[in-house]
Amino acid sequence: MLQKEIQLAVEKGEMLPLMEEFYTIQGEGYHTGTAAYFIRIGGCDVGCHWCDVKESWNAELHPPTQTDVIVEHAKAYADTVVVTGGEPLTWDMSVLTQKLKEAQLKIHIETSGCYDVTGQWDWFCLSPKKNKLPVQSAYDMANELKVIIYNKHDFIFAEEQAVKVNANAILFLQPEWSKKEEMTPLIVDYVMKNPKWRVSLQTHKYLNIP
Ligand SMILES: C[S@@+](CC[C@H](N)C(=O)[O-])C[C@H]1O[C@@H](n2cnc3c(N)ncnc32)[C@H](O)[C@@H]1O
Ligand SMILES: Nc1nc2[nH]cc(C(=O)O)c2c(=O)[nH]1
Ligand code: SF4
Ligand SMILES: [Mg+2]
Repeated sequence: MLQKEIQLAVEKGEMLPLMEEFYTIQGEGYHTGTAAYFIRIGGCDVGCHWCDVKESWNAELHPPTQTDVIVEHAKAYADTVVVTGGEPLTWDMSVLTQKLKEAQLKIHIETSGCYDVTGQWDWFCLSPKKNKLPVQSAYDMANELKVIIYNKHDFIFAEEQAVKVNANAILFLQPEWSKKEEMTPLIVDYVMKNPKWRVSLQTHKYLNIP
């Protein structure tokens, strides 16, 4: 394809900059412990200083890939797909999720929610970031709210976000990985005092799996 055609296909969401895809166990949040095929889409300009996939940020490093190809791979593995990134909502997710749906896959997303929501989602995990807050539709749609705790102020941020999210969203506090020794005990204490919250750990990192 010509460069211009590729650019157009990416704009329409027919192609997406694919960083990696892997079959693993969902490590975080509500679906922890369940098998899923992860699709990691490149491109993110949110800039979290503790982000654990900074290699994803520059979309130009990740080859534009036909959504048909992504779906073919996914359906060979699991009945659930997790679309993550990077920030997947940088791109139009309509075509990808339509095709995943036609393949009868359950479709989950991991997102900061800072851009308009495109696509159809069976499970919407919203992980809001201070430097680029979610759009209203992301708060309305969230099935789970997963706030990363890097320091004590993040508990205040978590409560501010819990007020904005819809009433059915399940609330999680997850320690930032490099601060986990310090923050996990504070989270445990906080959840016992404020039981509307649950603990989420990055269990895949303890298990040494992707
Ligand atoms: C890498 S992000 C990609 C999806 C999307 N950009 C987002 O932030 O939700 C996937 C998940 O990992 C979390 N995360 C990223 N870096 C982390 C870290 N160092 N410690 C704990 N969680 C982290 C994010 O908050 C998000 O819930
Ligand atoms: N096993 C595993 N579970 C995850 N849950 C969310 C992840 C992500 O990076 O979005 C992730 C990941 O990278 N690996
Ligand atoms: S929004 Fe997600 S991918 Fe982007 S920098 Fe933050 S944690 Fe990383
Ligand atoms: Mg991860």
